[in-house]
Amino acid sequence: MPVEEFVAGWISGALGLVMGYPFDTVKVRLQTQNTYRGIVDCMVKIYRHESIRGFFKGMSFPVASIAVVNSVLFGVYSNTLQALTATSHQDRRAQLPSYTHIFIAGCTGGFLQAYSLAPFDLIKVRLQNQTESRVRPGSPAPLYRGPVHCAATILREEGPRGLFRGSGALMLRDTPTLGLYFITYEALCYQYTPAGQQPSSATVLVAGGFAGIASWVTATPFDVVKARMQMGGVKRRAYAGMLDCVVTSFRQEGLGVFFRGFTINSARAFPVNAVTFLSYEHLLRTWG
Ligand SMILES: C[N+](C)(C)CCCC[C@H](N)C(=O)O
Repeated sequence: MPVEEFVAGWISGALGLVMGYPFDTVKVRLQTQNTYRGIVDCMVKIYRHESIRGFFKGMSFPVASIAVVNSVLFGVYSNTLQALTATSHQDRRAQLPSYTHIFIAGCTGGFLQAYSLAPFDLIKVRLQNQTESRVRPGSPAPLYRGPVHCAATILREEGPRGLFRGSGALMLRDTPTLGLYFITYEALCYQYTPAGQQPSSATVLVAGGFAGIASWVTATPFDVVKARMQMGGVKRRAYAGMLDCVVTSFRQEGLGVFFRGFTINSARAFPVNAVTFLSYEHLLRTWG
């Protein structure tokens, strides 16, 4: 089993993650709190109350953990495709595998990444949602002091299953949309690369960027449900299940609630995934 895909997936995931982190914090806040009027208002308030550090709350932890999850995604995708088509990463450039195979491999990667991501993503969302200012003396102490304290508190107060809150919604968010992610990426690379050659850096950047947008646009409704379920049990009552979350959110806030974070998800997706795919391809080429 080729392991370089896992390593390349990890490094490229870390680079993409840092690139998109400030967007991600704004998104999580907009999806789960009702105090902001929009993207700009949210950014201004974060900056005023929490300084630039507010945008990077809880980042060290995702860099070490969520980046590893990206390695699960890319490693499983590539190895599943290899098992299905008997071609390696390099051969696939000459002969594009069928879209069905790409989709199946992407969904498999997406499904497995969702479960490895669940506890880490939950901790990230909880930390990002702490609005207390660390720079102002005298302001109330946040509920969680950091990732380890957050994990320990959840385990104590909500049990081990608490760490997997929202994981069903996360799985529904990631499985089909990561199939779509790889289809978009491979199809665009294939389209704009002369037969038999490797795609240029510009092609990889653009194809990666659009792959990110395509998958985030389709993932947003489940992303909202997931974030709300993950926050359940903190300050508000926990939802009884995914359906309860969908119905309650819809009744109280209308259909638009499922598209919260849509603009920011799409804006974040381009640079993050352009950088992810470029570094991924580059690393594999250097090693291969
Ligand atoms: C499937 N869904 C769109 C939800 C996630 C796609 C993940 C791709 C990349 N790690 C990123 O953070 O953009």
